[in-house]
Amino acid sequence: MFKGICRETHNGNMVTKILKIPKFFTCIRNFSSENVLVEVNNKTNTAILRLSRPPVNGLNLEVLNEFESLLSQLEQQKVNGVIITSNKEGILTGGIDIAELQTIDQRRLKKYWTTFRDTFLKLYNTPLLTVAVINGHSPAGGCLFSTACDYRVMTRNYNIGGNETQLGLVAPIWFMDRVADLIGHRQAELAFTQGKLFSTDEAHKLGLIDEIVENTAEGLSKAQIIINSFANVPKKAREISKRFTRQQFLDKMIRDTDDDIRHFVNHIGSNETQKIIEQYMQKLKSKRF
Ligand SMILES: CC/C=C\CC/C=C/CC(=O)SCCNC(=O)CCNC(=O)[C@H](O)C(C)(C)COP(=O)(O)OP(=O)(O)OC[C@H]1O[C@@H](n2cnc3c(N)ncnc32)[C@H](O)[C@@H]1OP(=O)(O)O
Repeated sequence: MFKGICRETHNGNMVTKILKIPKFFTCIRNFSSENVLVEVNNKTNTAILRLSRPPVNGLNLEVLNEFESLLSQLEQQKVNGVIITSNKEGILTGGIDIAELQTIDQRRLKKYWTTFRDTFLKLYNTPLLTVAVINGHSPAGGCLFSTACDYRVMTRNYNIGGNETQLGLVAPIWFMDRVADLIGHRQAELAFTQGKLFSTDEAHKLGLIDEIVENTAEGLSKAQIIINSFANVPKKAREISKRFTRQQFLDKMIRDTDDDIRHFVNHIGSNETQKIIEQYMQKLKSKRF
């Protein structure tokens, strides 16, 4: 049995009823937050988590907190898999909401970066099966979060990669490590020193993504096929294997926490970087990049 919630008016008062829904009854249960929509298909027990923060799904503090909390809820519900995608075809996410970086308030920067790291770690470390359906551009933070998933499919004609260097910023070392895990050290070195955004085809050739699809619908059904392909794999063994293959990266990232946060606060909070960010925002707004 699943439990569902139903709200209805009774003699003018709003009452909440807990409904028992038989397992064989296929329906969708939603429990979205403000910027992240979640629907769980009761038949497949698979969740689709859609970023939904116009205009570009910028990763501000609220989106990160909501994402982390929803993922925790899905872990508790023991869903069979989570598909991460965008509600807006054309943009998975524009990465970090640059407004979050436009401050020299060290406490604010520290809070943001701690949350950003924690959210990434939550996704990277979750025992759940995760598939990114990259249905649009995915620069910087968008690319990073997709590398945390177990599998990536991407629609044609978009860009993905770490463009930080092009902005005059330096991507975190653990982003570089994660990309190097997927495409090899040499290609990662070239990509990050150039601030390169790859086309879908280039990303596929390098192994930054696993498969190309034509549109979101095909991406979602491909993701479901990937999740189904694990149906006969013993769950505990899969989870431990995932943990073992990721442990080394995880240990390093956690060991370097203080240095990484200190570096971020000093780098972003410097007047020099603030000028660079301000100029980039102006370019972005006037579409001169
Ligand atoms: C130790 C570590 C130290 C440092 C780490 C620093 C790490 C940084 C990681 C990041 O994620 S930095 C962010 C990098 N992201 C980008 O450079 C993306 C920039 N955006 C784009 O390339 C494009 O906007 C797009 C491809 C995502 C979408 O293109 P399009 O559909 O043509 O939309 P617009 O360009 O017109 O954008 C609409 C609207 O949104 C604003 N905007 C876009 N991206 C961001 C963003 N990341 N943050 C805040 N705002 C953004 C853009 O300015 C437009 O605003 P208007 O007011 O002009 O409508």
